[in-house]
Amino acid sequence: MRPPVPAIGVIGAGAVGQTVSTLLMGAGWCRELLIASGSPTSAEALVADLEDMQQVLDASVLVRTAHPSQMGHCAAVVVCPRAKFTNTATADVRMAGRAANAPIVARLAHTLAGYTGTAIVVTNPVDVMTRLFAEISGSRQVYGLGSNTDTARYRLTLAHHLRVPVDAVDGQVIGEHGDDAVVCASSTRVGGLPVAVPFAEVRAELSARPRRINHGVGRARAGPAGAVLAALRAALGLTDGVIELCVNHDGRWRGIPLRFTAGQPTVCLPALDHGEAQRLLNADNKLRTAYDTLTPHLTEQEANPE
Ligand SMILES: NC(=O)c1ccc[n+]([C@@H]2O[C@H](COP(=O)([O-])OP(=O)(O)OC[C@H]3O[C@@H](n4cnc5c(N)ncnc54)[C@H](O)[C@@H]3O)[C@@H](O)[C@H]2O)c1
Repeated sequence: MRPPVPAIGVIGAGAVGQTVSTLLMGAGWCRELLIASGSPTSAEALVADLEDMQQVLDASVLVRTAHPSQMGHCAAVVVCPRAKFTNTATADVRMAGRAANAPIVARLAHTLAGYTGTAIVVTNPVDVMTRLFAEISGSRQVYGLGSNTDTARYRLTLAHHLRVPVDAVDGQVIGEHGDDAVVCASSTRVGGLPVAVPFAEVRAELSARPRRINHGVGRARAGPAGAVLAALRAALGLTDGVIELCVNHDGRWRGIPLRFTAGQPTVCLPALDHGEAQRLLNADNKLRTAYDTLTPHLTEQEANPE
């Protein structure tokens, strides 16, 4: 059977880009994979590695390097570059990449101005970078990835704490993919029943888990790449379901649950209690300030859509 998706572009051939590309090669539902990176050497090396995989598996996916300007025809692009910088932050770790990553994301958004496919932004701080990419490119289907992984980590933590199977846990984390993420405890259900959420344990694990992964294997890759594939499948209409992604929701860019039906998203925000609503407002304000103060990190050309 002919793969349903013609082409997908992956921009950034690091830990996330490599894992996303490997998963896409294995999944076999796109015909062509286009790879761009910060250096021709890394893009070419990833393509060579993927070609080996393609031959060994007799996979049908073709892979080649391409400049982002050659990705306009792709059904989707995955935006996962990272600038070279040393992150010394001990709190708000993702936000620390703002100044370094913003010019790269802004330049890519200019390159892909008017893009009509689906863009999945991964680069941190993801909620800010998603908005930056969307506003400069003018692209209408831009989704940021983060709350979905937070939600997965929340469910795993709760299941472990309560000694229940993770399938029994239904609950979400929304807002910022960062220190001000909002745990939707009041709507969380375990086996269909409300539950006392151990906030301190959940918050500690949401912050410690990525650090442990980074410490042990260099960078988080499998979880985020899996989330990229889930987002692509939903946004490209290959599967229906709910996934937490960063979008422009009433003028605020934040992670929220979206129900995808045949590729069309509908917001399905859980009911929030007063404290959760306040925390979401705080996260919105923090993200807005982070966005509004990006300008000093961008040249005039990078900042302004043409
Ligand atoms: N949102 C999430 O849930 C999530 C999860 C994991 C990682 N991330 C973020 O994703 C980004 C990538 O992470 P990583 O671990 O793959 O980083 P990495 O350092 O392993 O790789 C970064 C890649 O970006 C490339 N690059 C640099 N400048 C580029 C440019 N101008 N154009 C194209 N490519 C360029 C580099 O050559 C490198 O291949 C980081 O910002 C990271 O914090 C987000």
